[in-house]
Amino acid sequence: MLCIGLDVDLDKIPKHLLVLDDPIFEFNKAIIDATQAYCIAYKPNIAFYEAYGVKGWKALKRTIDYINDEYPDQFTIADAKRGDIGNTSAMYAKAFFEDLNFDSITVAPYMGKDSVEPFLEFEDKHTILLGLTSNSGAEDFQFLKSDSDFLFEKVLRTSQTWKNSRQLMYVVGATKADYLKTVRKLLPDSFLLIPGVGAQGGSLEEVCKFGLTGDYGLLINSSRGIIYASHQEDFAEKAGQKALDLQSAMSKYIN
Ligand SMILES: O=c1ccn([C@@H]2O[C@H](COP(=O)(O)O)[C@@H](O)[C@H]2O)c(=O)[nH]1
Repeated sequence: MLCIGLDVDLDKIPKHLLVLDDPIFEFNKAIIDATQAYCIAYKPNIAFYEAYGVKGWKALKRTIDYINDEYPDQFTIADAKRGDIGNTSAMYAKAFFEDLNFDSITVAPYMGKDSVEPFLEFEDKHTILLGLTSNSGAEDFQFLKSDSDFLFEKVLRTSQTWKNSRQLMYVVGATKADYLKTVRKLLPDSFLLIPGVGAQGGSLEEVCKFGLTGDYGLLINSSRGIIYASHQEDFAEKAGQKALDLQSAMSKYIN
């Protein structure tokens, strides 16, 4: 169930990599090689690449190509949180699904059906809708009541009526594990992407207790907790160890 977040910050990676031509890619490559045996997905958060301009975008492209070429069974998630009027969303979908060849993308549901459908038109790809996010600001809007539903419940319920909704997955933060029972009532079979264990303090035990289905149905993400396990030359080895530890902890909840 482990998904590893590739959120590369040049201020946090080991200093010896900074002299290389493409330190972001070299860091990712070493992390991927050391962790791929323990995870089923990689999630680069696009902000961490956009922040470095052309250099960052090139490193993102090299990273996704590397995963697709070397480890084609790994599921890839562009954590881009896009969504706009239809023709603009269609361009986002083209960028992430066709040009970069990600398997999936995170999308914000705020602009509604026509902003999400262009992503769903790619029938061999997945759209991961922000359901209930892990941050404290989730309280501002996602828990507002609409009829008897919280707004986030309305998003889950309504999105299931959209064309090609079988391709939808949902983000539910590990810090909101209390609500996973409610989420599972609405979405008994959907895959959930769960960020927020580790650095944000979400409980793996609660996530597994309330979120697991017969097919497991969870992708549990950790970014900083794995990729910055060490800031020294042994960073990849230490990341591999952290990934193994988390995978072993998860396996205790699987029959
Ligand atoms: O609700 C959300 C949605 C996305 N994220 C993203 O997941 C990772 C979490 O990183 P950690 O270092 O493991 O905390 C990061 O890319 C977030 O932007 C989220 O945390 N919560």
